[in-house]
Amino acid sequence: MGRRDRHHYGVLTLDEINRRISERAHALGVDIECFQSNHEGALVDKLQEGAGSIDGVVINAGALTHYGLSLKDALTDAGVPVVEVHLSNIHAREEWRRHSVLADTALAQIAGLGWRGYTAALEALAGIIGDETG
Ligand SMILES: O=C1C[C@@](O)(C(=O)O)C[C@@H](O)[C@@H]1O
Repeated sequence: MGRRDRHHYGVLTLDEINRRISERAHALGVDIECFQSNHEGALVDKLQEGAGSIDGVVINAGALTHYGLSLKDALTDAGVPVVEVHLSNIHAREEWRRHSVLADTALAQIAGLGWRGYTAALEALAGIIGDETG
């Protein structure tokens, strides 16, 4: 982040995005952990390690969105609500980006809001988890 195509992904570094997410989590009274890896197995490990101690997942799976079936299984096995986030509007880009193998595992997908997609997802997920009205 910060070095990828600015038009699609914005100019903020990952640290800066994580800082904004952490600030919003603090304001919401939510405990979060931000985790990034370029390796699918590391993401799977992280989800498996979190079993029983996480209430929800906000995930941008990058290109794994389009083919990451191990990640999809791990998200399903996590058994918690998942919100899929994309910085860019994947539905307005190349044909191969429009299909997400994670989408039917997720509660919702947010695409095209840039870094604000993460805070929007966090806020919605925290609200849904903490509110029995759904
Ligand atoms: O790495 C990414 C980023 C992305 O998930 C997004 O945030 O818009 C969209 C994916 O197609 C791409 O491979």
